[in-house]
Amino acid sequence: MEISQKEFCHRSIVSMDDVSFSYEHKKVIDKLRFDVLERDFVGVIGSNGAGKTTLLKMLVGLLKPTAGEIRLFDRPLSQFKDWERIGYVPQKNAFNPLFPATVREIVLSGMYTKKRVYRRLSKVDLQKAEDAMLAMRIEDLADRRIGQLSGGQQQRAFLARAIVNNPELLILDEPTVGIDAETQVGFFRMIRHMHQHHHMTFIMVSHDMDMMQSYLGTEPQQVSGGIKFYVKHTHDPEDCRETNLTHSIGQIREMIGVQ
Ligand SMILES: Nc1ncnc2c1ncn2[C@@H]1O[C@H](COP(=O)(O)OP(=O)(O)OP(=O)(O)O)[C@@H](O)[C@H]1O
Repeated sequence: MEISQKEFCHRSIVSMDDVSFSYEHKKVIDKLRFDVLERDFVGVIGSNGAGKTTLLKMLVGLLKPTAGEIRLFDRPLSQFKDWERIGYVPQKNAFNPLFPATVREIVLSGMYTKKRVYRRLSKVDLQKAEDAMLAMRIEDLADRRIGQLSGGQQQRAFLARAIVNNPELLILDEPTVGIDAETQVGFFRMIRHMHQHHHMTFIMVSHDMDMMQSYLGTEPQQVSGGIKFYVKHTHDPEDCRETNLTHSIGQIREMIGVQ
């Protein structure tokens, strides 16, 4: 059967079927049904403690649902092995300034998945890390220790790490916390560009209602417990074209705008 351009653009990236989660006896997520399709930008909004981080942790396999099923790229999560297809930036936590890794090492560590942990890094891998740092405008910080950087610079390093494999799905947990307003604007411009021109699907938790609603609209597609899902699709057939991260690094750099 011929797959139409439209269907190709709407492949299932994440599906949650009656997913529940409890910490001991405290139920945090209750029978959540939600699907993320290719090229969706899903904004996840909710009050403190609503379960947003818990949800993202389930999606990347750090927590196991108490009930229900999660599928990633149409495979049950328990059988899913292609973790390089997913980039994840967890919620920012205070970095120990003595942590010895450099920015380049942090970015390169994104190359290691369970599958490839013993593989030597190739020249191509090293170049990908340089490209990701260029895209985030942190190439000048490559040899600096991560613990010595500002919060915003650290976030960019972790974002570079998340995109180093040119993932199809980027999962971001409050990526702009601790970043100044001007850098935030550049950051949102950049992820919008990645959504529209780099064939990426996004799931992003944020408390920044203004930014989320300006891109995703004011009406949530779904409300589940204390969590609201705002979704923007890019449906134009031309958006289905494969692009790669490196081809327009200049554009991404312009998008960020500020250093
Ligand atoms: N490891 C844990 N053990 C027990 N309870 C937890 C644990 N982690 C989170 N919780 C509780 O689960 C609920 C959901 O937490 P979660 O971090 O998912 O919320 P959130 O929506 O991401 O909140 P925030 O906006 O503050 O980041 C909260 O009530 C929290 O206290």
